[in-house]
Amino acid sequence: MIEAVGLTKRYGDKTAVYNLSFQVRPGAVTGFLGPNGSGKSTTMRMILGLDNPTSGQVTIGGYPYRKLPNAARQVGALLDAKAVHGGRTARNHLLSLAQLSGIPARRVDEVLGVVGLQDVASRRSNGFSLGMGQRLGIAAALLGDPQVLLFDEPVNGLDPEGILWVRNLMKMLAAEGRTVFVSSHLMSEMALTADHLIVIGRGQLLSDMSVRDFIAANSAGFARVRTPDTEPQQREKLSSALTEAGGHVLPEQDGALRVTGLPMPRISDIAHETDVRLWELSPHQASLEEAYMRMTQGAVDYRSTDDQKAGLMQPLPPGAQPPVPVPGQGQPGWYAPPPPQEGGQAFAMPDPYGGRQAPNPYMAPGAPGATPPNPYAQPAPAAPQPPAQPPQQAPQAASEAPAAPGTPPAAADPTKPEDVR
Ligand SMILES: Nc1ncnc2c1ncn2[C@@H]1O[C@H](COP(=O)(O)OP(=O)(O)OP(=O)(O)O)[C@@H](O)[C@H]1O
Repeated sequence: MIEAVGLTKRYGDKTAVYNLSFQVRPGAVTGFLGPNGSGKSTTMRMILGLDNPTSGQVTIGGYPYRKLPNAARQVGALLDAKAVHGGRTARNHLLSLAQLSGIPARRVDEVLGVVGLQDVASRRSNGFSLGMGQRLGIAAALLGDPQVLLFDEPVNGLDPEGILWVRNLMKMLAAEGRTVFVSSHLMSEMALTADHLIVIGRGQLLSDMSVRDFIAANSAGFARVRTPDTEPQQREKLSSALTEAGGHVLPEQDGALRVTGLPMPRISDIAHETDVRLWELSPHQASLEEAYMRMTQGAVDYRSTDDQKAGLMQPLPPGAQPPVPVPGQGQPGWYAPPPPQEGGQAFAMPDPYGGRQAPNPYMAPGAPGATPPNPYAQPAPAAPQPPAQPPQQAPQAASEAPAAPGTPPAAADPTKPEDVR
């Protein structure tokens, strides 16, 4: 298990990571999400002992990386696939890594086979494509047959077959009980690969929950309602009636209406009462991408001036009032239906909290109701902050401690080196 407690990193005036506390548990793929520059790579570098925290700490199996016995066999990582001596062949690159870590040479050909580079093993890596370089980086991460794996954007540059392969590899590694921590900007891929998500924005924790809970907590269900395209007055009539009945009605780009705040049977009844024919009345649940965009929209540092978020956020119709904004979040002039805990659910959606109020995903790990401290507004304290939000699971340092030499690995795994069994 990886555990960060009050992790903070400053580069001069720049606070890259602030008071981050989380756990990454074995047996699951944990996605690490955040906008560009939010601190994901910095966090991964601190996990791997490549950068020192300004305050706080991060451990793997209870040890800081640099104190981990035989770290190369405990932890494998892909941080920067280009960080390779380009003049070396793929095999020699892996061989040199293996020799440095006391990993048997035969393991090199095993991992070359696992990542599909066996036929180009004798080629110099400076002639590799982006995707081939990614595969070589993944091979290096697997070399020591580690229990803990970190991958920074592993599918970057991979073709669809390669993306599917990485997805299956991550799931397989997690199914073997390993800790798999993977950053990505590809939401559709994360939705298919990850079990759990840790989301950060401007270096601070925004969310730590399962993919399913994340979507449920950050997206409101809505109904798409469509009246006959040939009769625009019907649309206006229905829109007024739904608004009068307490619904939130927004036009979709294709002419349909997006309705929140009213259950589907009520929408149907209102259409019937106002004598409006419907061509469509369908329930919708936001995707992980939409939920993610909602959560991080206030924590994006780099945004195109031309960004309309077409299809994800709807511009406010003239005269319409936006919902009450979450403090510090949201873009003026843009509206997406409020998350369930704020605006109520239009339909019966999965309720991961059993009727209790969902935790506020915008809340930093602080006292209940506390506003996240903003390192951009005020200087952060020099001393590490104790994590005000206790870890959801007790540390498992003992069970996660580095394996004793000779610990037999699971059987029938092509990624296992024979010599370490
Ligand atoms: N060595 C450094 N010196 C100064 N600032 C740095 C350094 N490394 C990172 N930063 C800054 O810290 C912030 C976080 O960067 P980081 O690379 O961790 O973000 P990221 O979430 O990995 O971004 P991306 O998704 O674009 O890869 C950025 O503002 C970055 O400019």
